[in-house]
Amino acid sequence: SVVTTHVSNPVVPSPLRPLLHLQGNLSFDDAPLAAKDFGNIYQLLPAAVLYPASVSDVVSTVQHVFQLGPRSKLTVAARGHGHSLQGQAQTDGGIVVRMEALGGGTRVVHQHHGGQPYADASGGELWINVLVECLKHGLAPKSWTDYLHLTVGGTLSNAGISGQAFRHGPQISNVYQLEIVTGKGEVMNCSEEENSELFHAARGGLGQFGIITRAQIALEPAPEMVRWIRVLYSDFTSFTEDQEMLISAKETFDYIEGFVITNRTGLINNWRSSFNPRDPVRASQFDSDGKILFCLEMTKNFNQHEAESMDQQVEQHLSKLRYLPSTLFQSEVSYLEFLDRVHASEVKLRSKGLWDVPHPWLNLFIPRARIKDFAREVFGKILRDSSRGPILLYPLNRSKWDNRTSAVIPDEEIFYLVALLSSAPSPGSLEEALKQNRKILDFCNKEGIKMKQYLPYYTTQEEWRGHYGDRWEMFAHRKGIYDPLSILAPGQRIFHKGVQSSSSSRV
Ligand SMILES: Cc1cc2nc3c(=O)[nH]c(=O)nc-3n(C[C@H](O)[C@H](O)[C@H](O)COP(=O)(O)OP(=O)(O)OC[C@H]3O[C@@H](n4cnc5c(N)ncnc54)[C@H](O)[C@@H]3O)c2cc1C
Ligand SMILES: Cc1ccn(-c2ncnc3[nH]cnc23)c1
Repeated sequence: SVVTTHVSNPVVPSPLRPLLHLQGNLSFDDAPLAAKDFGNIYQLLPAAVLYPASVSDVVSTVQHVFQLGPRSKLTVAARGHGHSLQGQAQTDGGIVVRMEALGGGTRVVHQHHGGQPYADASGGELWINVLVECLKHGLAPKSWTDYLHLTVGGTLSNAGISGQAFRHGPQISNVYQLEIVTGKGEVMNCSEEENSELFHAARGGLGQFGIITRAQIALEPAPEMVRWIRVLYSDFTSFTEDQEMLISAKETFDYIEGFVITNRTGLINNWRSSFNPRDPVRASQFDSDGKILFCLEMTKNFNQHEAESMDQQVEQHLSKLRYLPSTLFQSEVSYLEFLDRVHASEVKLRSKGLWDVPHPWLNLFIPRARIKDFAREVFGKILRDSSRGPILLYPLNRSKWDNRTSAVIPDEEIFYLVALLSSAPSPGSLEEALKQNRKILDFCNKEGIKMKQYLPYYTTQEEWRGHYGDRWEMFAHRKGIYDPLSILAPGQRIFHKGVQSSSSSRV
């Protein structure tokens, strides 16, 4: 539930006075709560926090700011679950809209016009709640993120990727329709067929074109169980070639991800603790001669009555892989338990006071042709022996992405997500991690590795133009149509008032 505190100080900035009469609450005391995010690096204090009771509250707020005109300094930041890393859901002196207060929940609809089922969910709904509601109907979304305590609007504003994306594409490739409040305060339904320009702009649009208030999410039959498999490699080429074979095969696993283990301390303990004691197969002690290790993680979905055929398929798929023989680890869990797996890590880390710490994350899309050069330098040198947190490394199929959306990916048929999910709990560790991130980015630029940042963080418009490349004109043109005063999502710092911009009249 969202607890709001009423205005303790009767002095309300005059431009905000008209917003005191909305159905929902406009809080001034809660501003510090909205000046935080998962990154714990930036704290931008808003003037107020809106807990919208309805879409019309969101409309009234944006319309009001839009009508104040270009000389107003007010901006509006939609906040999902606030799990951005560098203040992307924050606003300095503006209004934060707490989308989780919107309500409206999730409703499963069994007959989309194509005969497919979908979930009609609030933009402020957490994916875990979408999943729980859909499972009641034996259904589930097709494409996920590794962690489900994120909102529908937040992940659709980025892309939403995990180990299912090789087959289904990112979450933004698995929505039929969006309801959006644009930067002019208009409510628009958009899809492939209706207001399609906004539909494409908003997906992966970093919140620049409108506030997603509802989404229709494609569903598929949900499996009861998952066979959860992990194997280790000491050879990077075998690791990546096997991953690429698996994401290209007709018959393959249902989830494919990879991890890099740069620091083997405690590996066996962590390794064993991540799988329950019922495992039929346990990795014996193995000697990886101190090399960096690579973990391939796969799953096979199945229903109880399919256990035998699933087992044969898994055996068949595994027989093609060149992992270290003694490192095969398997377990069986419910679909819900698998999908909510990172929440288990969250509970452990919270118990140790290691969750609410700075997170200097760096997420990169690396073209397949350069992944070896990248790995040699980054894992062999820059990050050697460091243990900052999970490092994901897995391939994606460009063909599953829709180039009409605002999402930015490398121009290569197969590209890798490399996610450095660092925590910096101790003083000095944040600076060290940021320095390493800088070194990695400088290495890519110096070596001409045409990487793209995922969950991008830039602070100048020149860098943003570089990020969008030849798609910048389209991006800026769309901004001019749907948010001409650059009111929305200032925390992304693309058209932020502090940045000179040729496309927005606010600066
Ligand atoms: C522990 C953890 C694990 C993660 N794992 C993955 C993963 O596996 N795959 C992946 O793809 N990402 C992952 N992420 C990144 C995550 O997708 C982004 O940080 C996402 O933005 C977080 O969602 P949120 O609801 O917290 O959004 P917020 O951080 O609140 O907002 C993100 C951006 O979207 C805007 N926004 C928020 N809601 C709306 C809306 N309704 N309409 C329009 N704009 C909106 C905000 O203004 C902001 O610019 C992970 C993050 C964390 C912290
Ligand atoms: C902060 C944190 C703790 C665990 N994680 C993760 N672990 C594994 N896969 C992930 N994917 C995204 N976050 C992940 C992230």
